[in-house]
Amino acid sequence: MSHKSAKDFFRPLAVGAPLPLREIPARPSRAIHFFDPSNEKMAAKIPDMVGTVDVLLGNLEDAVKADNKVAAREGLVKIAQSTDFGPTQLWTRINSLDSPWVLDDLTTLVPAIGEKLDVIMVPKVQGAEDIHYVDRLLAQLEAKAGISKPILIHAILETARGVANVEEICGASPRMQGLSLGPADLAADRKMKTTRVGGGHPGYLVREDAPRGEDGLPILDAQRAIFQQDLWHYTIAKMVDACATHGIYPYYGPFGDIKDTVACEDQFRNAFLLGCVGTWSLHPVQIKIANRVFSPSVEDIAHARRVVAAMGDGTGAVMIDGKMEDDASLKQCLVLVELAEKLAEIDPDLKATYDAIPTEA
Ligand SMILES: CC(=O)SCCNC(=O)CCNC(=O)[C@H](O)C(C)(C)COP(=O)(O)OP(=O)(O)OC[C@H]1O[C@@H](n2cnc3c(N)ncnc32)[C@H](O)[C@@H]1OP(=O)(O)O
Ligand SMILES: O=CC(=O)O
Ligand SMILES: [Mg+2]
Repeated sequence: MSHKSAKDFFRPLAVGAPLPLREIPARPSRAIHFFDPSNEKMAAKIPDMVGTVDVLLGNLEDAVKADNKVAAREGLVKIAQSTDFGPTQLWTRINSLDSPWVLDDLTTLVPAIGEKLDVIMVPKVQGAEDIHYVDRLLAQLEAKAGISKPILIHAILETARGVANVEEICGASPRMQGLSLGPADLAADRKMKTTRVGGGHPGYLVREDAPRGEDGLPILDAQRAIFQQDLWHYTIAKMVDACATHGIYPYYGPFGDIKDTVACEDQFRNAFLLGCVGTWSLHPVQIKIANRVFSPSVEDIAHARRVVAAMGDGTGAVMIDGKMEDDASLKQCLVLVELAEKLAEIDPDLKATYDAIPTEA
């Protein structure tokens, strides 16, 4: 595979296109809330959701009926033009690169609302070649429309080949903002034997050892604990490593069992603990869950601040509550403290909560 030379990596791909960013801004994006701009009832709610969610995403791809693709695109243009998004980011998910709609998606959206669009989510990305295609086209469209800042690209990891190529996808362009797991399409592409949109599966489990009878054989009808396993652990961990390596951001994706808010919270928390910065929200009920889960807890911030205070210049080792803390645990604490500070800048309730944490000796 040929790579661009280092000196060319940050050059615009079209004369007149904005300079690529050298660092991807760490803007809070705990929930990327999906809406169908062709659904009038849903679309009408969007202006009032500004400020309640970190990212609003006008979805043009799966979950939008084929007959509504043009209406969704036009609906998104209308909403974007007539709404002041304030602190909330505006993203879109375009149709897949092999679809009959994607070219019109890009050539319509960039001139019409390119100044307002922060990130374009590209589905079913297979390899660096898909990112290169969108990268060049965006540069041409930005140059033609006189857009002042580069629109970033977010890829969905939802094909087996995409997972195999995750490193090259992350490093394909300075526009790469992050990756989301797409468990539904990925399951289909891998021929996993599931029928769900994200989450676990009761059949994917580990069972406690059987007690043995006097004859030494397992007692098969004995009660045994079972532990459901996480179908997505491998892919999320691989995605997190690839994103961290390339200085971009990993996200969980959709959780389709909307009514099971408890399991949704578990799935989101697993992703948060593994390193993801956010997740998708498909229904308003999931925004609160995501905002809660992807914000460090009061207990973690209280502990992290104690470690930071106790560690002085950041070297050496100290004992806190019977546990050894050193440079490495300090770095973990700083991840949480810095995230809390970033979130507090845009979330006054959270700021008040963190400010109220007492300083312990
Ligand atoms: C595998 C993937 O690609 S996942 C990504 C693609 N999928 C999506 O984007 C799905 C987006 N979400 C949805 O389409 C819907 O939320 C559904 C179909 C899951 C459920 O919709 P409903 O059955 O209408 O949900 P429900 O009745 O609970 O809705 C309650 C209210 O919230 C509104 N609402 C539902 N979802 C959303 C949303 N995503 N954004 C804004 N408002 C919404 C409804 O319009 C409804 O409004 P009303 O009270 O004025 O009637
Ligand atoms: O697009 C998301 C998925 O899970 O598929
Ligand atoms: Mg998908």
